Amino acid sequence: MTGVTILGGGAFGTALAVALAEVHSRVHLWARQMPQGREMPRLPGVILPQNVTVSPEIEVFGPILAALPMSQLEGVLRAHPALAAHPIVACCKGIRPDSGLGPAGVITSVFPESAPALLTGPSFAIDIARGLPTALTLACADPALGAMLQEQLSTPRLRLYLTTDVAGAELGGALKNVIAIACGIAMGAGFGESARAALMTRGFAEMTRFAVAHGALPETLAGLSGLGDLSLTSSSEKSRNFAYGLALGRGETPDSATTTEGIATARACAARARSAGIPLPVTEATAAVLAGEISPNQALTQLLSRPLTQE
Ligand SMILES: NC(=O)C1=CN([C@@H]2O[C@H](COP(=O)(O)OP(=O)(O)OC[C@H]3O[C@@H](n4cnc5c(N)ncnc54)[C@H](O)[C@@H]3O)[C@@H](O)[C@H]2O)C=CC1
Ligand SMILES: O=C(CO)COP(=O)(O)O
Repeated sequence: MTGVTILGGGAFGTALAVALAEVHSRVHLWARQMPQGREMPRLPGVILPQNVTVSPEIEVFGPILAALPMSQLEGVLRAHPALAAHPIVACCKGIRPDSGLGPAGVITSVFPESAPALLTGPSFAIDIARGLPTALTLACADPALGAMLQEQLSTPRLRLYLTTDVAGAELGGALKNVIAIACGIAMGAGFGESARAALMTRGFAEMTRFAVAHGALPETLAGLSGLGDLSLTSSSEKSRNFAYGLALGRGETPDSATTTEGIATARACAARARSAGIPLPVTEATAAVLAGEISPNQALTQLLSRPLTQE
């Protein structure tokens, strides 16, 4: 009898529960909102298998997957100190504006003795829940724990690649959301697909520059958790970050009720890069548009009027 516990009954927690129910006898989904019938409100149309239990009380079976918004991770861990005794895999993407910490860093800051892991990469919740083939990165600094989690969390259609580069996986997953917002803005403002390709490519250069300056390996950024997720998120309206930018670019009011992790991350990264002297022009322009300081057209002018340089 094997099991996993998932914290967060949103779209991603629900999708992971459905996928992992295929390979575990028991999956416990800790959620604030209960299912209607066997459907969770954030992922309608997806039926929870019978071996998934949903409850507002945390019950621990095997590793814990934290599929919560980045802003909520620290508070939930602090409220449940008993979780410190179990392996915790963060499934969120972002950087905290106050501390600059990513999800694994948040886990370590709350539970200093833990060896946190991170599950990240290109995957829309609905694709995973439908059983479509997906490949993700599992990052853990402890190779033995990482290998165990890789075995426990892989399924026949959810293929996990292992790395010990936690910083690279954290920053790739966080920064791609900012570039996805930038791409959405560009498409919404009518700048065209060539402009989007330029933003993705120069954005990827920024992601790599920032991450390497924070101890990441460039090859991690070129993998699923960086380039892979950037490709998915910057080119699909299924992405909330891309959709948010698209609305902004069109001059519409974006849906602020969605979990759009790139907003806080843009602010956090732009501020940190500025104080560290790391040039991140796309990220800075995106943060300024998100803050309402400049329009998409002003951001474009700002980017195009930078001195000509080497690629
Ligand atoms: N939806 C997707 O396709 C993917 C999402 N992710 C990441 O997963 C994380 C969660 O995103 P989603 O599940 O999509 O968001 P969501 O907006 O669908 O759901 C968030 C869930 O967290 C719950 N929640 C919020 N605060 C809470 C608290 N204090 N205590 C308990 N539960 C709380 C909400 O009730 C909601 O069910 C994000 O960091 C996101 O970037 C990663 C890959 C794919
Ligand atoms: O991270 C995701 C896909 O890998 C989901 O993207 P959004 O959070 O923009 O919807």
